[in-house]
Amino acid sequence: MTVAVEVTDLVKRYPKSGSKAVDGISFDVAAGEVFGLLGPNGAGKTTTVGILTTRVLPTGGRALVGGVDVAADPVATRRKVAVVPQRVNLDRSLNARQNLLWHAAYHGVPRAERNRLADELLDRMGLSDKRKALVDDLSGGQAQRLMIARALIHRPEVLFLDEPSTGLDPQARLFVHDRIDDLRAQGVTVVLTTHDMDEAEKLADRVGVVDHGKLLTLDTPEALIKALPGSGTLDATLRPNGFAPADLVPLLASVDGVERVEQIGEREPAGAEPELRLRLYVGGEPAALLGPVAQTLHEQRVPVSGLALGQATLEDVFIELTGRELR
Ligand SMILES: Nc1ncnc2c1ncn2[C@@H]1O[C@H](COP(=O)(O)OP(=O)(O)OP(=O)(O)O)[C@@H](O)[C@H]1O
Repeated sequence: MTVAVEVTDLVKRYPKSGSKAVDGISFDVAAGEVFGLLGPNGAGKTTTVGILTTRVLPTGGRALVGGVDVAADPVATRRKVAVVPQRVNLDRSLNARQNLLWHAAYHGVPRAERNRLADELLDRMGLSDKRKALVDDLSGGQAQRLMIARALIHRPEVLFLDEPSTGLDPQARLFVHDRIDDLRAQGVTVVLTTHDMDEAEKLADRVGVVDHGKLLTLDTPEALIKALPGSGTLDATLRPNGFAPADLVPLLASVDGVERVEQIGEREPAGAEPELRLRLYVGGEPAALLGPVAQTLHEQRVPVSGLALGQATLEDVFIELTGRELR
């Protein structure tokens, strides 16, 4: 395996800050891999990407991109990486195509090639008809696509995407996802940060979950889900019939084979009794628990309107590891 990114015991403490934004993170990204860094707000994802793209100086540890030490040789690193930041940082005095050309010139792409690449990338990103548009006249999704085009124009070895689809509408999000899939097919190494589980599960070959500057786990989405205690699920929709969720959760958790129970929804339809949705995480085969769960609820005269079998998701892994409290 060729290693594209190698991070060892990376630490970042911002001046005047009490805690470490990055606190001893280590991971490798293989060449051609789409690697996801998943974590809640403030977990340290942007700082990690900042270090790998030479915009933030590490306090300790080591990071190599394409074999180059990012802190020791930022100039060589910048030739190997490209970054699509969270916020639009296009040049507002230039039109879409000029943004690409300027960036290509900055990176030393020869003039003839610059023009050809700019047109090709505008086409690939669905922006041919916006080539002369000023940045302020682009929608959020168009600006995002232009930043991806700009990032690709100097043919980076590793593309860093910081929260690539935050704030995009579903069509624009899907378009960006398809382009990331294209990049994988072309063998470009992609490191993306996200707090969107679906995005991580769908796009990333492997996912590292970070929180409070530490890497909590790292594996393929499937393996992370499988390792979760209770990776099969049984969703029960019921009318509480006077029971509080705080009573029903332990009641169902006491059924043999149920590992834990979480409330996942509550509805109060107009004129009808409230409805509660509970998710049971199951170690073995969830179907085997349909009978016992229905029986337990029946004995307490709790009407059940639905029992659905399912699989845990990356979101369940994430909540299990990082908790429910807001950041
Ligand atoms: N320039 C800075 N100066 C001081 N503290 C900072 C700076 N940038 C980030 N931090 C702090 O470092 C921690 C990690 O922030 P970082 O932006 O890396 O997290 P993140 O996982 O990318 O979060 P988000 O998803 O909200 O962008 C946070 O506590 C943040 O407040």
